[in-house]
Amino acid sequence: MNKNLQQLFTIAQKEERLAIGLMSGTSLDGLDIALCRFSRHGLGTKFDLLHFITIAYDDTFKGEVIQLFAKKQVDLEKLCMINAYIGIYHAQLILDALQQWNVAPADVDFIASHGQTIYHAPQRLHGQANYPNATLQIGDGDHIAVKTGIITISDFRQKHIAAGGEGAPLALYGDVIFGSHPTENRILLNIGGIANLTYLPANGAEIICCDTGPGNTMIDAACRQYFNRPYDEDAKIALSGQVNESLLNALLKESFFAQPAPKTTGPELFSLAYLEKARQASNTTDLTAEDIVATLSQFTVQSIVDFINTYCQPETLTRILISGGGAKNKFVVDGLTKLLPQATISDSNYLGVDPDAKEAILFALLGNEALVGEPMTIGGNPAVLMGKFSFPG
Ligand SMILES: Nc1ncnc2c1ncn2[C@@H]1O[C@H](COP(=O)(O)OP(=O)(O)OP(=O)(O)O)[C@@H](O)[C@H]1O
Ligand SMILES: CC(=O)N[C@H]1[C@@H]2OC[C@@H](O2)[C@@H](O)[C@@H]1O[C@H](C)C(=O)O
Repeated sequence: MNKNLQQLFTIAQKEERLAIGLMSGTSLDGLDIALCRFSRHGLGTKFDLLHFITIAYDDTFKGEVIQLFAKKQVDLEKLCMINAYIGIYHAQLILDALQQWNVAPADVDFIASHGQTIYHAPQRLHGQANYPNATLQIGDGDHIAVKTGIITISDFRQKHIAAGGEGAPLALYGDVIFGSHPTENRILLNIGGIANLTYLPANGAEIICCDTGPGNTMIDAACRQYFNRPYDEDAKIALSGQVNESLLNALLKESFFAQPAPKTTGPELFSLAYLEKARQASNTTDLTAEDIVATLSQFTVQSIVDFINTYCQPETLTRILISGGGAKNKFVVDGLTKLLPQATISDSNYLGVDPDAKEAILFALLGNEALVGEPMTIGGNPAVLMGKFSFPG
């Protein structure tokens, strides 16, 4: 028998598995690395987060990826090289983290790697009837496996698409495990580059997992453009500006918001070009940069609230648990609290899940499912195990 398959078989039969989950999100801020211990699977999953670190990307790397990220036309040679490069780079960051934590690579059973989303093209965005939903995550798993010596599971989103989904949000499968409650109607809200949420009703109503629109992506882009800063730290800029209602209304006039859930989107749509179009349409080209950042922050709040009011039986909502970098944006969190007074809003620490680590834990969990799980049927969502296996030798 192929020795790799023998090793997989052994790992799948273990009582406990040590896993590394990796997430590199649309904000391009760095690589999230979570070391977790898992036992069991599905709704019975038990996990402990043993270590977590975000290793910030250096500016040169970020600059290279930004040249390709969410762009319709790119240098194909660069894309080809960066696919391999990210695999090698992520592998090195994993080895550095393991050394820091004093954990031997040989003790880790598997790595579950999201990769770097470079382009997200559901049919609703590309609009070409003869092409399917599509998405591209790069940072090849074979490079990670060979360089670390650890079995690597990667490229989770393709199977979701093959089974009828849009390749996202995959948070659904983790959120049902982390957050379901017998009497509380909950929402697990992740505010990363794009915001997504999972609605977990206690009363047997349909579970919904969906992107709601921009999270931080447009706020970050405006901060880079007008303030030469990567993001609006502690919402200082937004809090010093005024929301412009005309621009806000123009930003909210996008067909994505009226389309039925579940749906996904990305910075391919919610970009500075999108902002520019809305400014032209609303005659707000003379706004101050602070007012623009305030309005974009309110855009994030309003699009999340509109979604909740449409799909999540808002009057019965008990609790909203936020994760992702947007949980640190005071303007956004205060805005949600004001517009959704019926729900208690806090972060995912309430569930024992570090809000910064949640997506990296999710991929570790999806890796655990790929090894020992069974497809989970949740409403009409694809019921499949996801991920491709790469072996060190
Ligand atoms: N102190 C802070 N104040 C305001 N915003 C913050 C703060 N810290 C982080 N953020 C925001 O969080 C972003 C990073 O969030 P996160 O790491 O969740 O994104 P991501 O994982 O790349 O996104 P996605 O979930 O879309 O893939 C930053 O770009 C910034 O906009
Ligand atoms: C294609 C892609 O990378 N989508 C990300 C992005 O970031 C947030 C939102 O858009 C979400 O749909 C998804 O990631 C999370 C981890 C998910 O699939 O649940």
